[in-house]
Parts: sequence; structure tokens; C-alpha cells
Amino acid sequence: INWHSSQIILRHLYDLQDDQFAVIKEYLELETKRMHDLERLITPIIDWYINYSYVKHTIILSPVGSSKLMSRVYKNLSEIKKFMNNYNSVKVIDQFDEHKAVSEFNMQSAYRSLRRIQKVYAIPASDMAAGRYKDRTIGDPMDACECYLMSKYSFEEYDTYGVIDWAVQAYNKWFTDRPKCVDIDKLHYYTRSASMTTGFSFETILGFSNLNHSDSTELSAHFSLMANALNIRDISAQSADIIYDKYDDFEQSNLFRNFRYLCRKGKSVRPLTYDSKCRYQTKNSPYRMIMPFKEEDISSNPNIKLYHDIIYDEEIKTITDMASKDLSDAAYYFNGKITLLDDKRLGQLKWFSENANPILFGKLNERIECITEYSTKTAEGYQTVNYGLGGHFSVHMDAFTDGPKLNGNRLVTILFYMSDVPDDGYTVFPNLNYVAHCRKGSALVWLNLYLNNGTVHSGTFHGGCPVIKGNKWIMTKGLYEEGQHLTYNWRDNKIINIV
Ligand SMILES: O=C(O)CCC(=O)C(=O)O
Ligand SMILES: [Fe+2]
Repeated sequence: INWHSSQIILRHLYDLQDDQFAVIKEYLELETKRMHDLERLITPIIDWYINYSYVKHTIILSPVGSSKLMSRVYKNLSEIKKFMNNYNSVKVIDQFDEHKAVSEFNMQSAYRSLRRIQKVYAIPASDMAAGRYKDRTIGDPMDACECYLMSKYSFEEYDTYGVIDWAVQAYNKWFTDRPKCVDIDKLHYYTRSASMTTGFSFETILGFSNLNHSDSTELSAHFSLMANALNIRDISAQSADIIYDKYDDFEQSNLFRNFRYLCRKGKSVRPLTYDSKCRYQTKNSPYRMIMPFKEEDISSNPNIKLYHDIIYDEEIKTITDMASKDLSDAAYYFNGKITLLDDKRLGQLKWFSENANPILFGKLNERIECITEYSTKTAEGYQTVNYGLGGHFSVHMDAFTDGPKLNGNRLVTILFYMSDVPDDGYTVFPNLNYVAHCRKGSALVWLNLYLNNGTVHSGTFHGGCPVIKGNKWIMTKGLYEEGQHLTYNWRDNKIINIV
């Protein structure tokens, strides 16, 4: 079980504890009873032994005395042995299910998620260790042991800067009461190894025996450390951004860089345009005259619209209750391959066909057909996703780029937001500088393809920023080319281009 991959499954950790505690309690009760029974059994035997020890040597002179002694010893000792081997409590131990427990692997990926949050949002380790992000509280402070583990897991991931970043925190916190959980030799070893990789002697700089503990020196020591390692000359700004921008230089494309930038920014970076209008949309439906859609134009090329209050609280509750019972790890689909890579996507999902609740999903289909004016007949099911610790979906496109599928390509995406995530976990379109917030009841609807020939629109690159705090529920549905009134024949598109 990948415990941190959704909020729902994380909640089961409490149940796991309840179960395991019940086993421990039962074991303890059985063992206590056994000790009492053993004591009750052995007390009269010892009493007898003490009494008879005065006549020990005379008793065996009589045949009755001898046989009495023999049967007594035979009976007593074998009975005691029975009590010393307690099969009942051993049986209870078997119920202690270590397969269900949190594994080393789980811990490693959980810490990897923390590190992802740290990198995407450029949170200095000192802030994160204090449970802080900008002026927000994002959690409890981390102790020396936790910082040490961050360094250790970074080491195991070949994340050199993570090693150093967290070693500084671990060393500083370790100094006060030197907790045993920090293996200081290993911490030296991680630091030394990271030094070798970066060609810079962190160990010398850390010179950990004379580390200064005041907050500000700790921070500047930390920044100059990183700056030196990253060859940043102008460290005067001493800002985390400089360091994290450097991180980016090592890794990824402009697309990812802008994605990260927008995740941090939390709002769209673009001027209001002629397209930026909103309206009560009735689509000429008499019913919608009474209850119009609240429609907001986001972009005309590609066509993106945002709808408010388009899925209702009762509907959301029904769906999330159904999904919570049967979630599984969300996979990442790329070039025909399905992989479980938490760096690409971390969350848990449940697919629903309309049959799962024909009335509810029938109504949603109707609503979707009304706003998009496309048919849902050839569409895929409803995909419900719940995110967990650092849950995210890195930049991707919903359209297939590896050849048409049975019903053609994913023409339209409908992304329903089914919970409120106040401060992060946005959906970001890096090529459009657009940031959508996760607001319960709203939906983002966009066209993945150019309508003249079915080419994939590069503006539709998007991703879900890591969730720092809160419970993010979404649901998506894709409408396909097949069965729509299109001006081109999708079957002619043997090769799928991105423009
Ligand atoms: O979680 C998000 O905000 C985006 C999800 C998404 O892009 C998808 O499920 O395809
Ligand atoms: Fe997507």
C-alpha cells in the first residue's frame, strides 16, 4: 500500500493503528493472564517443595513416599512447561500484519513528496523544517531526526543538494540534545559523498564542531553553502529563488520551469484580453433560463472556459463516497506506456462508467453536452482523483500523441473540481500563463485539438501543482473525436502533430 498517495488512504492509517493496537492489547492481556496462571500454579508447588525439603532424604526410604515424589515431579513440571509455552498469545501475534504496516519504501516516497513540495515551491529547508511556507503555517516543526531522514532519503535518491540542504538542518538541531536517531557518522558520510559529487567540500564548511546556532547565521551559512556549490556569484540577494532557479537549470525545460513558476505564483500572469468575459449562459434551453450556467472565458485559442457551480454538493458527496471505497494508484500514461512514477503523478483514482449511477452520471452527461455542444456517446468514463501528500500531476497533455485510439483523440477535457484547496494545488497551463484554482463545484472545459484538422494544441499543456495542505478531489472526462460533427476525418490523421 502506498499510504501517502491519497488523503483517503492516509486516513486508513488511523484504522491500521487501531487494528494493530487491538492485537497488541489482546497479546498483553493473554500474556498477563498466563503470568497469573503460572504464578497460581507454581505457588502451591513451591510451598510443597519447601515443606518437603525438610524430610527430603527420608521420604525416599519408603516406597509410597518415593512414588509420591515421582508422580508429583512428573505432573508439576510438565504442567508448568505447558504454561511456559503459551500458544494462545503466539497465535495472536500472527494477526499483527506487518504487510499492512508502513514500509521503508513508503517512507522513502513520502519523503520524496516532501522534497518535491520543497523544490516546486522553492521552500528553503530552514523554513520547511519550521513548518513554514512564506507566511503560512504548513505543518509542525521538524526535529533533528526528521531532517536527518530528509538528508538520508535525498542521498538514496542521488539528490545531492537535498543532502546538503537537510544536513545543515539536521546538524544544527542535533547539537542541542544529540538524539540517538541521528546517526552522525552516516550524516557525515552523506555530506562527504555530496561534496565529492559537487566538487565542493561541504564538510569543511560545515566544520560541524563549531557550527553557529543563531538563526540568521544558520541561514546565511546555508545560502552561501548552496551558492558555492551552485556557482552563484551574486549571493547578495540571499533569496531562495536564486538557488531554486539554479536547480531548474540542471533539470528541466522552459515548460516545467514556467509550470513551477506559476505554481508558486498562484495566479495567472497575463493581461485581460478581449476574450476575458463572463456571462450567464442559457444555451437557449428553457430550463437554463431559470438556472443558467456561470460561464467565464479563459482563452479562445485554445478554447478554455471555466464554469462555476456546475456540479452540486450532493452529487460531489455521492461520487467521492463511492470512489473512496475503491481507489487505486494513479498511473502515468505516456507514449503508449503506463507507469507508476510518483515523480510524474501521485494520486489515487477511480474510474466510473455511467452504470455506476445512471441517474447522476446521466445528468452530468446532459450538462456536459449542453455546455460543450459535443456528444458524450463516444466519451470515456468519469475519472475521479484524490491527491495525497504532495499529490500532483506533472505537465502533460490529455490528447494522445502516439496515434489515434478506437474513438479517435481526446477532443475535449472536462475537469471538475470537487473540493476547495485554498492556497495551492492549482491546475497550471504553462504555455498560456494560466492558473486555475481548485474550487468546489467549478469545472474547467477545454479543447485539446485544432478544429480544422485535429492537430494537438500546444497551449493545452497543463499540470496539477503539488498539494501542500488540504484535500484535493477532481473528476475528469474526455470526449472523443468519433461521433462529433467535425470538418476533418480523424481516421486520416495517421501521425499526430503538436502545434
Ligand atoms: O489535478 C489537476 O489539477 C489536473 C489533473 C489533470 O490534468 C488530469 O487528470 O488529466
Ligand atoms: Fe490532464
